Amino acid sequence: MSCRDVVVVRGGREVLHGVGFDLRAGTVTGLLGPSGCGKTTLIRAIVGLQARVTGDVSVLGHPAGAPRLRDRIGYVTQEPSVYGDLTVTENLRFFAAVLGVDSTDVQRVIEAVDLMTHADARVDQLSGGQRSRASLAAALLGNPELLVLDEPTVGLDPVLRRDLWNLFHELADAGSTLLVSSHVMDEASRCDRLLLMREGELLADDTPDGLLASAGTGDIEQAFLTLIDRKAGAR
Ligand SMILES: Nc1ncnc2c1ncn2[C@@H]1O[C@H](COP(=O)(O)OP(=O)(O)OP(=O)(O)O)[C@@H](O)[C@H]1O
Repeated sequence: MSCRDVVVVRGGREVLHGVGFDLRAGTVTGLLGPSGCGKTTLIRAIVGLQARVTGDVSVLGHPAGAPRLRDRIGYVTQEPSVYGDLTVTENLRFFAAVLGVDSTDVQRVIEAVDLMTHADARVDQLSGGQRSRASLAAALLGNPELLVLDEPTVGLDPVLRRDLWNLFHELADAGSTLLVSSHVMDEASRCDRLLLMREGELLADDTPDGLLASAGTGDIEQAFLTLIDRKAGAR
């Protein structure tokens, strides 16, 4: 998947100013940057939901939003996308039917997100973290080639966060491509590659080690600040 010169206008204001990068198949790429920098907007452009996008967004060989991409992309927003009045299993059976995915896949995705003990619980009786894992399970149905996850680890405890990052890498090892956004810099080291964003621009597109080496520091937060200072100095 690739973006070239992507510009997005929202509410009459340009919020992405010409973003370009490639995602490598079979990797986990972190999209990191402070709140409001444009992560969700970029993600919406990639999954084809964002209006007023110019430039080129190509996903699995098709323009973003092409109908044939629908069952090849899994997208999890920051809002739960499962129905509160259905159980986890009922939700997943429903989404499997909508996607035309075999219902035997439901069990696999419930296990993948570690919700076996809550499979028969109504979603409105789950904790926030459990609910977001139910949404993630829905996105995993049918093994999409590209998984785009907007802040999937918000509000999760450290053990669950670690388990989810392990799951992301298992999925990548099995061939999926993952783009995972976060505003928590300490998640950076868990990614194969990083896209660092600030104020609608891409500051870096590198491996975590490459980024640290080029900024001359051992700390991702410090590397981010160094890049910002360099950019300001170059202006
Ligand atoms: N519906 C909207 N209408 C107009 N402007 C918007 C809308 N949603 C977001 N924006 C603006 O677009 C910019 C980028 O927002 P975006 O939600 O992409 O940031 P983000 O990096 O995902 O933030 P967060 O980490 O807080 O979710 C912000 O300046 C925001 O104010």
